[in-house]
Amino acid sequence: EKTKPPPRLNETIPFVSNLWQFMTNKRFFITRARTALQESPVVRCRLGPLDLHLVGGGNNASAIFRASCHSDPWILRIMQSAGYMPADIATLTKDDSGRGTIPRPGSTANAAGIALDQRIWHALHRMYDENLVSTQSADALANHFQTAFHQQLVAAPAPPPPVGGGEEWVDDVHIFGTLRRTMATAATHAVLGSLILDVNPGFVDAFWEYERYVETLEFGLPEWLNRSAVRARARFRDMCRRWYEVADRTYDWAADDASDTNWEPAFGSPVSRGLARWAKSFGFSADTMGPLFMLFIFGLHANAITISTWIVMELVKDPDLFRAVKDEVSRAESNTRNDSTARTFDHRKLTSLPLLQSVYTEVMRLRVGVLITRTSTEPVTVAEYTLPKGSIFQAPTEAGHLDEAVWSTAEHPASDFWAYRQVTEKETRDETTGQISKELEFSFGRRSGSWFPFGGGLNMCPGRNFAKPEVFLAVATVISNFEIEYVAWLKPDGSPSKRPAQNDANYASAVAAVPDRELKVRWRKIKD
Ligand code: HEM
Repeated sequence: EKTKPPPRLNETIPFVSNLWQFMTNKRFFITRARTALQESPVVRCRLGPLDLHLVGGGNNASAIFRASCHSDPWILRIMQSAGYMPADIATLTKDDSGRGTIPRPGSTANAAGIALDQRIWHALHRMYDENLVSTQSADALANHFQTAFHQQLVAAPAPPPPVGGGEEWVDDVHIFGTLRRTMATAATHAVLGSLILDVNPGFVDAFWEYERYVETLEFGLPEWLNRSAVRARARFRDMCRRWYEVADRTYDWAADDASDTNWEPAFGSPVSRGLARWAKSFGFSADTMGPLFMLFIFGLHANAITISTWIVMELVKDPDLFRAVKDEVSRAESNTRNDSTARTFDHRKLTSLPLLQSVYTEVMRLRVGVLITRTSTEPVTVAEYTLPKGSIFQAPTEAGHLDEAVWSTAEHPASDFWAYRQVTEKETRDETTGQISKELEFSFGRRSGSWFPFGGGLNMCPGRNFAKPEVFLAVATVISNFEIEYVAWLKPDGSPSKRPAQNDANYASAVAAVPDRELKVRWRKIKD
């Protein structure tokens, strides 16, 4: 039995400097935390008024993914700062029974025997499981996304070629900008329907305006310090609210059937109707619907599009890798082409390709940086420390994702992008011909516990099963429908940069780091 408390992250000015550093330079703070976590599996740290326990990767992080640790108090804070009405926050706060099927021991629901469908967190969790996590729903969303993305990116007419210029080449393609516009439009269409885009001209631009401020807004800086952030959020939230009101009036709720899996224009997919139904059934006010959908749309777009961009950037940087992945994805082309020139994919085959999976794992490992935060409702043992009920834990994904002991190979330290890190070469012998062929095989091996870009446990990202095919489809569509030539890396002011993109330290991103350089290419559609 250990009674000694975990060591503390030292502070130059006690009680103040860690918070200050966290707010002004989150990456640097996390690097310090990660270094301290190499020495001890748990490190105490005071962040302003909060007493936190930082937790390292591997088995230590999985200790906080158990059902007795949850992030609902943190999610409530985000909901509140996004603008949920106080009465609806109170409804959520009142239910202390958690997301699991079995109410938390000692909770009110447990004592009073409250029915499952009246437990608001559990109802949300089950709604996500049915309409977003399930294979059937992730499949439907992926298929719809592919069609819509194709229309945005490939079927859309190219600008007319310059007079006498190289026909069909589009010369000024900005990869990040293009994916932000086309993927956000397509994923919005697939998940939330077409009405939201129709009633809100400039919806996608307004989203990205808001997105860059989400992290700062969460700190609740005084509004006068943060005026443009508050304005950007209000503008996007109003768009969500305006759409919701029209959708709610248009959609035939009376004919609505909870098992309905079809897409329709007003709400789009079942998860979007499910969210609305969940909120209505707990009596949420109309004013909460704007912030509710605003946060959901943030979860939908903020990371998947950035991750897809990083993958395309890695491929363009390395022509051999580009060719290898392009070859590989051709094995996942679907038989039916939706027009004579278009390449479309079977997303299940696509997401099981070894090399592309390895690239995806690697990009997520290096580009996702999030502090997975949990509060314990029971005493929790992490490594040799047993910490009391009510402890706050933060596991920085970096502590797992950049652990040299787990990830490095003789030639490729954990800090490097190495496309082939997660594949092994397997020899197979053809029974009849006796010929030996080599094939790549994807495997996490013992590394899986140190990779948690989606978090874990009951609070794990409910979008994970759609995010993966979405990213793979976006990358495959880009690299197989266009012939792409590298032109330049661009600084934010549009001038050329001598180096490729790195994580943007000035962009307060909640999960996936944002590239600080744009990639400019020229491309033309491949016809055959
Ligand atoms: C590469 C893409 C993505 C990454 C890296 C990512 C990552 C995360 C992480 C780390 C969390 C917190 C998990 C925890 O605390 O354990 C989260 C929560 C969430 N994500 Fe994702 N996500 C991605 C894509 C998506 C997509 C496509 C959707 C929607 C379809 C989505 C919807 C959500 C929602 C709604 C939550 C909050 C759930 C709650 O109520 O607790 N995410 N995501």
